[in-house]
Amino acid sequence: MQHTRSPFRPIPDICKEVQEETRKHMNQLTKPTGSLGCLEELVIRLAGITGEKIPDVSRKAVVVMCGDHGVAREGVSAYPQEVTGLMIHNFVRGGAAVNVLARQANAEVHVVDVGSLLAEVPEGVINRKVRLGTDNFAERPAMSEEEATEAIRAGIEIVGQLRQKGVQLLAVGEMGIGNTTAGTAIAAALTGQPAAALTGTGTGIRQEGLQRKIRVIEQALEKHRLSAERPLDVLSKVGGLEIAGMVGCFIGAAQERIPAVMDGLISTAAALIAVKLDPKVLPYLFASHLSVEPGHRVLLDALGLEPLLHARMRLGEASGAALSFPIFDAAVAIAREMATFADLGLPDPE
Ligand SMILES: Cc1cc2ncn([C@H]3O[C@H](COP(=O)(O)O)[C@@H](O)[C@H]3O)c2cc1C
Ligand SMILES: O=C(O)c1cccnc1
Repeated sequence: MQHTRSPFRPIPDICKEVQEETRKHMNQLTKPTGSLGCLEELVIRLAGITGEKIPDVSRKAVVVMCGDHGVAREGVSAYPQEVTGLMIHNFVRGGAAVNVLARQANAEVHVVDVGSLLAEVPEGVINRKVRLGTDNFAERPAMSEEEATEAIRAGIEIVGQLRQKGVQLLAVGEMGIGNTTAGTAIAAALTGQPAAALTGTGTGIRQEGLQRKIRVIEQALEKHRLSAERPLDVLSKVGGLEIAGMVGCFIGAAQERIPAVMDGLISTAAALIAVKLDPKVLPYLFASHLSVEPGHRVLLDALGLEPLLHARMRLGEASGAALSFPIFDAAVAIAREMATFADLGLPDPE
């Protein structure tokens, strides 16, 4: 098997000793061993990442990567392309679903324009525009490998800056009309599953549109001769600038030892590319929810991760990831606040 050597900074190993300490601690708490299920797994994994027996993930941030897609011209979305730019304005005004969910979770929202069609990037948006939208991948590669790499670097740098500001938990999501087509094409290329089994209705296209979307993906896979062994090629041929930006966020989070929470189909497609580029990203990833998009389950299976929530959501923006944040707080509070068997005068179960 060919191993891709990451051109990016090395990613540290997780701290197995601390992880073991936390596992032991969880077994000493006044409950049957393992009975808090995902909460126990969460806090144990967070301990390994942060190197703290009782991890602190109170400072939370959401990054929304934004970009436009040439493939939207194939009629694969239920909404017009202008919605990407309108939603960028909405994000900085605080009126989108992700803003509401982030406020609930006491998380800050950072909006990044990596490649929207907006001629002027609104105030409050981080401007890392690589170019004005991708090309239509039904006709030619969405972008060059250099452009994809530039967008990846933007994601890495932004997460580095967030680390400097003290961010301890990161949700990574996106906005870009047409990007379920790109995300599904990536899923098909990386997992080898047929497009027809992975493609969903995205923003809500009807039957005819769905058939067209499947055809666009099938033809692109053939045209661009994609291979799971060449993740950067897949990303540049059928991906998107905001998807590349998210790849950078996942790599950056691992470099900085920040737990990174994936959202739905598109965010998880980016995470799988990041893992293909550098397998050491994987231990830093968390699956928040299971999207309605059929490709999402296949991507999560490829990563070997189980989602925390089954909420029938299909929005993107990091909305599902933000919704999962309170579960992280709950997991840490359990580890920090529960009494031990020793507190009750009983021996440990082990
Ligand atoms: C108002 C609105 C807000 C959104 N927020 C996220 N998306 C989501 O829908 C898009 C992907 O679906 P498709 O591939 O069908 O275009 C992305 O922009 C995604 O984040 C939205 C879509 C709309 C219309
Ligand atoms: O699963 C997702 O992330 C998703 C689904 C539909 C539309 N936008 C995003």
